[in-house]
Amino acid sequence: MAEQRLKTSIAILGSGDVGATLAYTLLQNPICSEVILVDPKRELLEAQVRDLGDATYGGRAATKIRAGTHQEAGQADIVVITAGAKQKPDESRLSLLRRNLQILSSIFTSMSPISPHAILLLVANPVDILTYFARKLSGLPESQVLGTGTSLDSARLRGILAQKAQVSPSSIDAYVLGEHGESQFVAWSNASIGSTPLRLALSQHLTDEFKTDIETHTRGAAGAIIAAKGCTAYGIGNVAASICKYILFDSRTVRPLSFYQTSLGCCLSMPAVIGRKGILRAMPIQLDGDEQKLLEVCAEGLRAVIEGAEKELKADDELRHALEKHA
Ligand SMILES: NC(=O)C1=CN([C@@H]2O[C@H](COP(=O)(O)OP(=O)(O)OC[C@H]3O[C@@H](n4cnc5c(N)ncnc54)[C@H](O)[C@@H]3O)[C@@H](O)[C@H]2O)C=CC1
Ligand SMILES: CC(=O)C(=O)O
Repeated sequence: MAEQRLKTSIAILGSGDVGATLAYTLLQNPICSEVILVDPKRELLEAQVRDLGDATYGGRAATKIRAGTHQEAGQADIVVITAGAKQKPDESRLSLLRRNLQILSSIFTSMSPISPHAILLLVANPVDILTYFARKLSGLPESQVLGTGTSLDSARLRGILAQKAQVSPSSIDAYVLGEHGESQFVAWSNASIGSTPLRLALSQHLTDEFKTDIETHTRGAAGAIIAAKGCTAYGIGNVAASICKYILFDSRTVRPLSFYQTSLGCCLSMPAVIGRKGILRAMPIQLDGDEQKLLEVCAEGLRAVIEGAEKELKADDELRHALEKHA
């Protein structure tokens, strides 16, 4: 493991709120030898690297931080893409698509040729749609391209349920699945505390009203934080750093992550086993009838967005060529 740490690098594209917070989290909990930050805003990038560097002089300094180019990022073990516009208060994640797809395409052009071993972790929104297009733009095997998806929503869900049940969040096994966005849903039928099904562990609470309240809270959590402070960063920084650790340590942890669902024709979050080669396999989950319908509605919505984007892309020569390169 020590050998592995000496040789590993994580590139973070975008040194804004999310990229810098992820970098800080990786410096505080070292899992790789080097973090490379990349951003076309040179002044911001250099300031972030200096500021983050100041956090490494306390003695541990197991991970170094430096500014880098897109070309260098393309050779890293993990490439985390936080580059892109963020939502304004009351804006949906999907409204970012056009701008962030352009940025995504330019990133792959600048990184080319990307290492065939790189694992791509998409964070920028709308994360499920960008994960779908990153598969096409990168030319990497499907298993090596994943998005943080509903990992953050699931962490938020665990937090609320833990408070209700008065147990540690780590004892809660409950997933938000589907889109990291409006059509997400909670897989209540599979939720448990320890090995006790949630319907037994929280028997007095688990009414339809209680579930709806929690779903509304989970779905709206980002909007409320963005309205007050302009971004969300700590939660996603922690989630993305954990995913990087599962990859580099080949930990084979099960998490809800966004990856290509062959039967649904889009990327969305379902439970997956994650390790050194990315998504090692999907972990089957038995949804109840209502949840299955919600999954299908969610996939239908995402497919419609993809189809709309693909039509627009046909009118955009640069993007069309980028996508056709690996078709
Ligand atoms: N998936 C999730 O759960 C979450 C996703 N996000 C998303 O992450 C993205 C970033 O959010 P923030 O960091 O708050 O935004 P930000 O605006 O603070 O930072 C974005 C950075 O990307 C940079 N950038 C633009 N083009 C680039 C390129 N070609 N290469 C490298 N960097 C480039 C910009 O210069 C900027 O510094 C947004 O799309 C936001 O919606 C944010 C929180 C949670
Ligand atoms: C911004 C965002 O996607 C989130 O915090 O969930």
